[in-house]
Amino acid sequence: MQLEISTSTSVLITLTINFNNSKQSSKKMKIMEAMTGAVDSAASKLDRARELRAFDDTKAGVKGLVDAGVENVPQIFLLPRNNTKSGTGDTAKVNFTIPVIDLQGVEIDSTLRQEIVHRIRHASETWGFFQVVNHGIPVGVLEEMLRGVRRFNEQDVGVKKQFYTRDVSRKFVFNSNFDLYASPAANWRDTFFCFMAPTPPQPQELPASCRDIQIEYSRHVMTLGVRLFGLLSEALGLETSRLTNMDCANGLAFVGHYYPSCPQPELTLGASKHTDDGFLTVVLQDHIGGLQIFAENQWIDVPPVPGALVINIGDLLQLISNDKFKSVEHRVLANREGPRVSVACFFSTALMPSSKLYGPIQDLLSEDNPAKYRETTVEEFFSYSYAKGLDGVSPLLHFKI
Ligand SMILES: O=C(O)CCC(=O)C(=O)O
Ligand SMILES: [Fe+2]
Repeated sequence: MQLEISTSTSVLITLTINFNNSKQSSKKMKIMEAMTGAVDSAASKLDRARELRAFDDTKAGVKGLVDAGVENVPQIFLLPRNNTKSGTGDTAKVNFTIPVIDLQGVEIDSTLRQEIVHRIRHASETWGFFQVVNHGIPVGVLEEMLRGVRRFNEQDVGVKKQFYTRDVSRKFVFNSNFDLYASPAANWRDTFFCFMAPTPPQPQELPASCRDIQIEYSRHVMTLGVRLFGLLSEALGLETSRLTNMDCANGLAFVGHYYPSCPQPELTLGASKHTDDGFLTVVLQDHIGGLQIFAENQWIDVPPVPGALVINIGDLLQLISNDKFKSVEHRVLANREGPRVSVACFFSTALMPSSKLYGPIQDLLSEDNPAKYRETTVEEFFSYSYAKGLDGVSPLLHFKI
């Protein structure tokens, strides 16, 4: 008998199977069914690989799809069925608010500072997230930064394509989904990426559409970072300069996200659930919303607050604080109202080749609180985390004692 298995697309596979007698036929039918399934899945993997390649080759990202008028979210972006946003435990039912902390006067008034340190400690231990206002970065700079990311993404596609690459050794990397070929579902997002410290790129290495504001904004974020690491050190009961002395504020990775409007936002995500792998992240988001954290067994919104910056603890800070501070899972919903724009600045020393070992800070350890992680270099931590992609599994598990 000749069996033709037609897969969901044009791939056609022909198998020849000989049946000897009817007794064996039912057993063989079962084998055939299993083979059909296997062939189907191999063929759909092949299809997916082709679709991913075709999408990547456009170099126009998700925005290119939207500009071309897609009405249905293409297959490669579809969430696995058991992972849709309407699934169990997926919608926020109780109103939790991520703390918004006012930094006004924190360097002047020592009583106020203690109060702020207390709030930062509480937020870092429970939510791993908080927002800050009166953080010292002028609102005009924040607004221009968001406009800069928008200008880059909305410029002539021919100019933008020149920056599209998967070569992460390039100074400025623009692409859609850094883990496009590894993740189970692509995200509805285009992103550019650049290290701004310790060795910033030459201005001419950055796109003209956003270079001035990217340089200015990053300078402000570095200053804010030093202040935040001071407050976080105190929140751990350590001297103010402890975390900066460990080089936590020396490296800055700048990421500009563009989440185009999505025709079927319930079928995909802007960013899959993940934790951030650096020490600390500073996120500037626009007014659209969609950032959520996973806490209390549900997804909780981190609502846009005008003029605020979102601060979250990264994996490396969880590691050196021996789990006192939490690096919490978060994601970004796709949206219909967009485009949504955000900038995430990651404090990490990923670009500074160093044999420096990071493990739980000795002063935080005791007999009752032994080290939970082995020491690692930032390089080892990042290569493990980057290779893994946004698969929803914390890289910290790999370093647990
Ligand atoms: O776009 C956002 O609000 C957050 C992005 C994010 O989580 C990240 O870049 O790690
Ligand atoms: Fe993140």
